Amino acid sequence: MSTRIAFLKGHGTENDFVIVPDPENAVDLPPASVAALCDRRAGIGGDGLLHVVRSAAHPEARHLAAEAEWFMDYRNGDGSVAEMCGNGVRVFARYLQHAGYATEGDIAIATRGGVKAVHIAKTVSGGDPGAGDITVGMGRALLPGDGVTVSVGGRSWPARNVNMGNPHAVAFVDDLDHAGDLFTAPPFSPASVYPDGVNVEFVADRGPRHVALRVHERGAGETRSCGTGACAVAVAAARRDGVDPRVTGTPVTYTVDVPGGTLVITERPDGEIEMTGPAVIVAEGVIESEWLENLPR
Ligand SMILES: N[C@@H](CCC[C@H](N)C(=O)O)C(=O)O
Repeated sequence: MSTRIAFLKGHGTENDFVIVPDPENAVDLPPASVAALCDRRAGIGGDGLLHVVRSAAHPEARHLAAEAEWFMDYRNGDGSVAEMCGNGVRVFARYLQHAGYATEGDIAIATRGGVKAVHIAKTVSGGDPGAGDITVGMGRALLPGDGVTVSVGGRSWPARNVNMGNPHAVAFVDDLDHAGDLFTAPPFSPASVYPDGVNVEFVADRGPRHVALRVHERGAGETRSCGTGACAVAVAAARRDGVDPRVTGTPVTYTVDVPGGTLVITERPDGEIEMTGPAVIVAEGVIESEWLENLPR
């Protein structure tokens, strides 16, 4: 018997997601189904998929159920699993608000990268509902010393290794066009630094504590934004600029322009990073379960 599977479509600074609400974890979503749903021609289309599950109903999140009712089971557009998605957490929170599971204020959301504290700001009457009004506590960045070299089209750059729960290589460039078309993942060496692959950010300066990035995401290709990437970039830029709030005791804020908008990243004296940006629900519908069930596996 076929069942009706609801979906929504949302984005955060144009990093877009298929959202599948599934509180009791009843929908089977093998990698091939996720890739088909995220396909922009034959499916719904998205950089990734947000599987919305009650923590208590998911084996990977059951132990977090007392801290966070909801688990973001995030998948990349190619069907692979990732530890964290910064834009995804904001869109996930917006979905919970949209569905009546959350209200303006604070909510905790479980992810594979731990429980994230999210604040949904009060909507200004008559204001843009997609405005940059969701703040996520993204945790601390790890900066293992081992950097890599990233190459594109005959040019190479040293890149900073930053872990935001998921891996990033941050390369500062004079011109974002030097990153090329980013149709394929930029080669890096040594390969041993990122055995599970990496998200690569190319960063150019725009002004004091203001940078712009382009990103090639692991499992998705070039995207219009990456929240964890923007955090990695802000921390790498701060260290390059000789700024470390853990030493000075003063928070530091970077504005990070992405092709799909702007994210504001603050690192506090305790090393905790906060990201603020928009999240928008754009559509909702029903997946043809017959199509989903009959996909080649
Ligand atoms: N777009 C995301 C990151 C999604 C996961 C990433 N592609 C990975 O494989 O680590 C974000 O906004 O952080």
